[in-house]
Amino acid sequence: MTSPRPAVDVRALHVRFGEVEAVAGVDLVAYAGQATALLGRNGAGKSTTMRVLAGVVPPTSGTARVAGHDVRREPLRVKQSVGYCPDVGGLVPRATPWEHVQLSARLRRLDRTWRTRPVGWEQRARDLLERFELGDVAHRVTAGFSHGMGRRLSVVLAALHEPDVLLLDEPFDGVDPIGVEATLEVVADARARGACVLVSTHLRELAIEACSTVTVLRGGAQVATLPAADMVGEDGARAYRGLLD
Ligand SMILES: Nc1ncnc2c1ncn2[C@@H]1O[C@H](COP(=O)(O)OP(=O)(O)OP(=O)(O)O)[C@@H](O)[C@H]1O
Repeated sequence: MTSPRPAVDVRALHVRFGEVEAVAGVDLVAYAGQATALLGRNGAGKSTTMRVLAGVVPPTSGTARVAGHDVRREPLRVKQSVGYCPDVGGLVPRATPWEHVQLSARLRRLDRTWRTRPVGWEQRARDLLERFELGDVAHRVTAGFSHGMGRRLSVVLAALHEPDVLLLDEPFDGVDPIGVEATLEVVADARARGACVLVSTHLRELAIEACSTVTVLRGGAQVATLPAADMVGEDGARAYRGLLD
């Protein structure tokens, strides 16, 4: 039997911005139905790695394939395959959450591709907004949103079209317990339908709750990939600290 093709396949990834080597040798393989956490301190290279996987930043060297597509040669295909919650930005201040989901649905032609599904994209969007307690503000412009509300909407937009690869960069940052719970549900649902999920965070406890595998980055380089279970409890916290120093 041949082994399944990875949904995310990163080899010797390097990303340089002028003098700064943001990513300096990351290898990452992740499969459908699996959730992987990217853990590490500020500036470790997590967001840059996620941007490469989202098709937003090209690698300086090395390769990255997402859903079978090479990020350098097929960035559009990559963008079509992923749902990406960036660490910052991505929202239009003068648009409401409902206008954001409408725009996303139009860009991805969900009215056509979701026509034969038992639940249409509008119902899914409404359900997601309710789950993230954004139903009451669905028609309010996002300019006045708190940081946590913006984070929650960004997760909704990443998950809306049920992408093959779900990339959540700091989805828990400044988010209240209801939002954390809803995000954990989104990750679990995505895994259950066979998506590959990557979650970038510096919150060890939430990483191990959401994910089965953890990759730790330090100074742009990968220092360990291990089962999330190895990071649990006080021993896990000690092991994690040891990897950060
Ligand atoms: N566009 C850019 N131009 C110059 N340097 C950059 C750029 N993007 C990232 N960097 C640098 O690359 C390094 C890695 O940044 P990155 O945002 O990937 O880290 P991170 O692990 O996501 O950090 P955090 O947890 O603070 O979000 C940092 O030193 C950062 O300053």
